[in-house]
Parts: sequence; structure tokens; C-alpha cells
Amino acid sequence: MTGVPADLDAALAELAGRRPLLVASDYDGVLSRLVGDPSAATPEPGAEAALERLAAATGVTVALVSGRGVRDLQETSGFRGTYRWVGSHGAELDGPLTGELADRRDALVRLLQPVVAQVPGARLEIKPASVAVHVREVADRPAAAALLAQADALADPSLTKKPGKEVLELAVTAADKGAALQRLRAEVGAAAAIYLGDDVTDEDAFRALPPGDVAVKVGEGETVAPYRVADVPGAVALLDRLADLLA
Ligand SMILES: O=P(O)(O)OC[C@H]1O[C@H](O[C@H]2O[C@H](CO)[C@@H](O)[C@H](O)[C@H]2O)[C@H](O)[C@@H](O)[C@@H]1O
Repeated sequence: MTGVPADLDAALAELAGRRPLLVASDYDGVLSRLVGDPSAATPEPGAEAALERLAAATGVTVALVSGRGVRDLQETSGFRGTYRWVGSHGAELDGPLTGELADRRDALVRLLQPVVAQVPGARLEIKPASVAVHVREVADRPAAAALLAQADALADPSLTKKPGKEVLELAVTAADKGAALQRLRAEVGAAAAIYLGDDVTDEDAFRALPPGDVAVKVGEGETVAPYRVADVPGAVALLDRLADLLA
């Protein structure tokens, strides 16, 4: 099994002694490997079992904090545990969004659909409070970059731009994972928290954690997180290790 780095293991041991404890994780690129079709992003083997063990521990709250809409996250992951579900980068903290936001999002769909349709392999993902232009499966890389630049240029200033891995998302709310994590932390009265993330939008969450909390970057890339695991199996190994320490 993928090991947990020694410095991170020591931080987990310290974290395990604190309650209430918030264990929060991103989904894509952390609990699921990145794949071409977003709807095919199934969980890594062992991920759900580790989350369930953590959620069963006394004084521990598990939260899933995703750029996906909550319903999509539940359907794609198949997870059914007693977790806090945070979707749309925090815009959906507990439930679905209002119709007014959907109207603004629909206008974006009408604007971008014909543009995306011109690039073979590109996808337009329609989410509760945003649209995402995906280029992971665009073989012509200059065309992929040009599409992302075009989407960026078409976005009016009231939108929030969220670049990510092979994607540019245009959101009709200013929600970010950092504000969502702070709210969650306060709601559970957490004495400590850990957050795992792999993408640009997770940096907001890392920055929101106070000293003593544990921020873990999954995979390569620049980050403000002080800890790192190499990949998705490494993230699952971390969660398993924390569950062992809490047992
Ligand atoms: O916050 P997350 O749970 O990590 O969600 C971030 C975005 O994940 C999805 O896109 C990413 O994963 C796809 C499936 O592996 C991949 O095809 C794509 O290139 C990645 O950007 C999801 O589709 C987005 O809605 C999420 O915002």
C-alpha cells in the first residue's frame, strides 16, 4: 500500500487526539482518479470504506467539498454515508440552489454551447451554479488552449472564473471552498480540521485553515499546503491511516 510520509504521519497522530475533528476532502483527483468523462469518475477502491470508518469515529465529521453539484457528486461517487455535502465550490452547502441562479447559468449555456461544439473532444458541463468548459479529451492542444481563452474572453465581469485541471469554469456565484470550509468548521465547532485537495480551487481551502490544522495537496503542482501525498492511492492511504489512529 502507498505509504504516508513521516512528517504527515506525525501530523495525523497529533490531529487524532483532537475533537471535534473535521475531516474534509475534495472528490475529483483525490478520492477518484481523473478521467476523460466527468460522469465516469468512480471512487478509488477503498475510498468509501475509509470515509465510513472516519465518519463512525466519535466526535468526527466527514465533509465532501466539491466543485461538482451535490446531486452529481452523490450520483457519480455512489457514496451514501452520513457526511456533510458541499457542492458547487461551496455555493451548495446544504441543498440545491435557487431558480434565479439557474436562469443566469442557462444564459451562459446558450452563449458557450455553440463555441464548445466547434472543438472536437470538448465538453460543456452544466452545473447548478456554473458551466465548465472541459478540454481533457481535445487532441488538438492548441485548439484546447484557444477554446479556454475564448471562453475566458466571453465571460462577463460578474462571473467568477475558476480555472482547474483541463477545465475553465464560469460561475454565477462567488462561492469558494475556503469560505465553505470556514463555515463548516464553525458549525461543527471543530478543534481541528484536515483538508485534502488536488486542484487550483482547493488552494482557497488550504489558505482558510488556521495553524494546527492539516492541509494536504494530492499530486504535483504548486501549493500553499505544507503536506503532500503523491496521488489518489496516497490520499486513500492517508484516510485509512487516520481512521486507524482514531480507532
Ligand atoms: O472539486 P472537485 O471534487 O475536485 O471537482 C472539480 C471538478 O472535477 C471534475 O472535473 C475534473 O475531473 C474530471 C473527471 O475526472 C476530469 O475529466 C476533468 O478534466 C477535471 O477538471 C468535474 O467535472 C467538475 O465539475 C469539477 O468542478
